[in-house]
Amino acid sequence: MMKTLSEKELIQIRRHLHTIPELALHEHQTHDYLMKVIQSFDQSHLTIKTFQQLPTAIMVRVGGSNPKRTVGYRTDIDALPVKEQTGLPFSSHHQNIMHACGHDIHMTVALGVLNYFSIYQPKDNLLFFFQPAEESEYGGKRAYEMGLFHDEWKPDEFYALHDNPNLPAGAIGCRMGTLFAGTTEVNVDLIGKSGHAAYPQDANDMVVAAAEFINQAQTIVSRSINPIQSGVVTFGKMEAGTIRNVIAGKARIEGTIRGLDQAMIKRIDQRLKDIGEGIARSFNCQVNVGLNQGGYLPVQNNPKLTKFFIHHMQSDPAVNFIATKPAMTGEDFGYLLSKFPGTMFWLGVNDTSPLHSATFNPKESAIQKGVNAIVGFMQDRMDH
Ligand SMILES: CC(=O)N[C@@H](CCC[C@H](N)C(=O)O)C(=O)O
Repeated sequence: MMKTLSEKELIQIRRHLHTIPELALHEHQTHDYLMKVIQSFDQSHLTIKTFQQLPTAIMVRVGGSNPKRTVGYRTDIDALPVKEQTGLPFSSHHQNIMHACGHDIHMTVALGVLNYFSIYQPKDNLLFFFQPAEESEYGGKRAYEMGLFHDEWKPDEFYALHDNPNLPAGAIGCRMGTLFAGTTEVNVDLIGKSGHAAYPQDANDMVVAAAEFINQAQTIVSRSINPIQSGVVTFGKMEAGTIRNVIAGKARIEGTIRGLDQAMIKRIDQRLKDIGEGIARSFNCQVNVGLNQGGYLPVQNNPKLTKFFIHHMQSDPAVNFIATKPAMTGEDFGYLLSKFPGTMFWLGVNDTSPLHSATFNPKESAIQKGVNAIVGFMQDRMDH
């Protein structure tokens, strides 16, 4: 019988994945490395599937010994356009791309769980989904709409984790109900007229119009939503102009809005459209407000399965379970949970740098603890 991957081997895998981060839908090197690792496992009960229409995705089915159901487990595999500044010896080899959201940890934990069940055959069938494009391009929704989950490739229930630097390494966090917000990606294009910096009367300056749009959008959360509820409006990217002495005739702002339910998201979406119309009128320019929710629905945990999950984690003496509050992070697992019942949860990785930062450096001791907690949960689930 093969031996399960040791903690040291898991850490080596994570470090290699950390060196090869790739952006949404371009995770080719990651895909090839994952395939290599998965193919090194005992294949007796495994079936591996790849997809022409979503080429970086991988699904692995573990055939159960006496299956009553198919238990799904998803990991995301993409990274972010962030220039790493951790100074780690295994820093990103890809310029300006980094696993700044910990998907390298997510993938390693999934591999650890898959590796365990490749050796110790589960009772139920298991379905592991290595999903491209979580940070953008909504890979979960794409996979669903492409019909990837069908027949024996359809999970009866679905689980996934996200790492959390604010929780102790290896702790499991979860809650009943909404875990994460829904999000809408916002792209605002402002089109005016460029001209000489010295003759503003002959131009229509989109830097000023964009600044006004951003300022007005900041009043949405403070003035347009119930203070008891929560909403976020963040613009993370802005582009305008070419040189200091040419008035910019175009500007583009990219951002994200978040709310814990769909009504809040719709409300903020509508206010952004209204503000865009107002800016267009007052600056006599064109303002196109593009809003795309993609698959980033609020992450709603299934009541029955989440109750079981939390009860299990609380009862396992090896698990440090922490009840958490809803978070404004988004996740396209929200879309998959709108199609299949399941639970999303946090894995603590204890870091002072937040998610999406260039210095994010999750504690690797979380990996083995995460694997153990999930294996324990799945075994318990398969006994019920
Ligand atoms: C866990 C996490 O950080 N997820 C991302 C998801 C991005 C959603 C979408 N692309 C958007 O920008 O709205 C997050 O930023 O929360």
